[in-house]
Amino acid sequence: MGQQKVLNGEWMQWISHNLGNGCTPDSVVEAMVEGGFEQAFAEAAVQLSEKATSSTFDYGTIHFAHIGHSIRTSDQKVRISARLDKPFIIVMDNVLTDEECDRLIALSRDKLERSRTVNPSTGEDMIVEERTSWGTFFQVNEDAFISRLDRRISEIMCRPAENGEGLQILNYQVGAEYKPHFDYFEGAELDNYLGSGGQRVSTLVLYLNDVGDGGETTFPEVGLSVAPRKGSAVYFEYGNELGQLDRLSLHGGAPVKAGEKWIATKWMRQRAYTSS
Ligand SMILES: O=C(O)CCC(=O)C(=O)O
Ligand SMILES: [Fe+2]
Repeated sequence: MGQQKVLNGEWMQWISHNLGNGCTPDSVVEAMVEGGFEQAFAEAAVQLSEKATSSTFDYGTIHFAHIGHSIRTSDQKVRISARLDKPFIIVMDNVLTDEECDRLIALSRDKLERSRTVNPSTGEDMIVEERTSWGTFFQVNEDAFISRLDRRISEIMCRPAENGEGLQILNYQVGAEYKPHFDYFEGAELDNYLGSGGQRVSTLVLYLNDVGDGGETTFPEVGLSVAPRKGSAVYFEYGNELGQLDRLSLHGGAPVKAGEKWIATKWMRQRAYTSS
C-alpha cells in the first residue's frame, strides 16, 4: 500500500470524531498508521486536531451582534429564520434580491474554473475529489455592484469589509458536492494562507438559486442541514477572540440531486486581509 500523505476531510472528521468520543490520541495514531499513514504524519495530524479541540470553544465571545428577527443593513432588511447556539449558526432570508442573485450568476458563468483545495500536508493548492464544484472569485470592492454587496455582507457579519476575502462563487452540477471540512486553516496550510489577515473566523454562504433537489449545506456534528433557497444565506462562526476554533463547525455541501446549485461564499479573517 502507498503511503498516505494527504489528510482529506473524511480523515479530519474521523480524527476529531474519535478524539471527541474519548479515544486516546495514541490509539487514533495507531489506527491511522494501519490505514497507511506514516507515524510522524499521523502524530502531527492528531496533535493539530487535539489542539483545536482541547480547549472547549468559548461561545461567550460570539461576534454576531444582531438581536431580534431581522437585520437592518444600510440597504436591505434581512430576516433571521433559524439560529443554533453550538455551533453558532444563523439561517437568514432576503439577503440578496432575485436580481442580485441572477446578476452574480451571469457575471460568473464564463469565468468558472474547477475548484481547488489546499493540501494540508504541503500547503499547496490542488484539485481533489472532495470538492467537485466549479468556481470563481470577485476582488473586494471590484466594482460598484460588488462593493454594495461586500458592504451589506460586512454589516451582516459584524466585521469590516477589509477583513473579508473576495466573494467566491461556486457552481455545483448534479452529483457535485463539497465533502465535510473546516473553513479555518490547519497544518501546513497555516504558513501559506494566514497572511496579514490571520485565521478565518466566520463564513456566510449565500444561495443564488433554488436547487431542484439535494445540495443542502450540512453540519454533520450536529445533524443539521440547510436547504438552499434563492436569496437566503447561512452564517456560521468558528474562531473566537481567544484563538479557539470550533470543531463543531464541520460542514459540507451535499451532492446536488437535481438541477444545479449556485452559491456565493464570504470568508472573514481576524484582521484586514490583503490577498497576495
Ligand atoms: O456548498 C455549500 O453549501 C457549502 C460551501 C462551503 O462550505 C464553502 O464554500 O466553504
Ligand atoms: Fe466551507
